Amino acid sequence: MEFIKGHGTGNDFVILPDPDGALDLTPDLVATICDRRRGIGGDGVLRVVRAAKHPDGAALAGEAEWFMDYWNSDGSFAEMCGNGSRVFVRYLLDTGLAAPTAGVLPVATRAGLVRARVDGDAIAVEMRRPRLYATSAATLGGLTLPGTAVDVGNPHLVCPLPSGLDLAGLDLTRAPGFDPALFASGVNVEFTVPGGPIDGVDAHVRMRVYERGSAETLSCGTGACAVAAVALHDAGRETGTVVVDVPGGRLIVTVTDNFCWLSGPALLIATGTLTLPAP
Ligand SMILES: N[C@@H](CCC[C@H](N)C(=O)O)C(=O)O
Repeated sequence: MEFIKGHGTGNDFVILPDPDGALDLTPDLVATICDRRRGIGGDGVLRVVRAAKHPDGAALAGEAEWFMDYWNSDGSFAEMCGNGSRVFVRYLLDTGLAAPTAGVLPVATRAGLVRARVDGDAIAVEMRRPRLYATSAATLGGLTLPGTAVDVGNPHLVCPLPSGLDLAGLDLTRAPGFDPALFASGVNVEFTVPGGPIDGVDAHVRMRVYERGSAETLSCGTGACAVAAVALHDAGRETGTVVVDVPGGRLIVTVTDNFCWLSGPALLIATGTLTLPAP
C-alpha cells in the first residue's frame, strides 16, 4: 500500500491513506511500520480515514470529512497529537483531498474537532485549552522532579527543572517514573528550562519530552501546549503567546480564553510503497 512520510519539528509520522477504513491496522503492524530498522521508522502512524468510516470519527462526520486515526510507535492509541494533526492537514492540502473553507480546515480526532489554518510555511491548529489539574512529580535517575499535570486531550506532566540542572544532561533513554494513580493510562512527560527573552511574546521555554508510547521524540505539539500553559500560569497569566523550543525546532503556542493554537512547520518528505506482511 502507499505510504507518505512527514514530520513537524522532527516529530515524524508514517501517513497511511485508508479513506474507507478497509485496512486491518493492528498494534503489531503499527510497531513494525514505526521500527527504524525493520520498518519505515516513525514516532507514530497517521491513518487517513473518512470520519464517517471510522467508529471513533463517525460522531464528527457532519463537521469534518477526515478523521486522524493516530497511533503511537509502540502500537498504542492516543487521543490527540498536535504535530501529527499539522502533518495530517499538510497531507490533505497537498493531495487536494480537502480544502479550507474561509481559511479553516476541520479535522476529527479522538479528542474532538481541531481546526487548522495555513500560516505561510507553517500549519496552525486550534485545539482545546490546556487544563492544569494537579501537582505531581516525575522521577528520573535518582531525581524527583515536581511538576504539573495538564490535560490537552491527552495527558501531560510538565516538570520545570531546578536551576543548576541542565536540559541536555537528562538521560531520557529510559522512561521517567510517574504516579500511576494519577496517570492510569500513562503520561507524556515534559522537562523544561526558561529560554532567553524574545520581544513580542509572553514567555520562551526550552523543553525535552518523553512521550507515552513513543519514548523520547524531537518534538511534541500537545506537550508544547501543556508547557506553554504552565509557563503562562507561572507568570501569573491565563492567556498569551509562548515560544517553545524543542530539540527538533520551534513551535509557537497561543493560549486564548477558550482555545490553544499550535503553530510550526509541517512537511511531507517522502512517498513509497509499503509491503504489508503476509497475514
Ligand atoms: N507527538 C504528539 C503526541 C502523540 C501522542 C502521545 N505520545 C500520547 O500518547 O499521548 C504531539 O505532537 O502532540
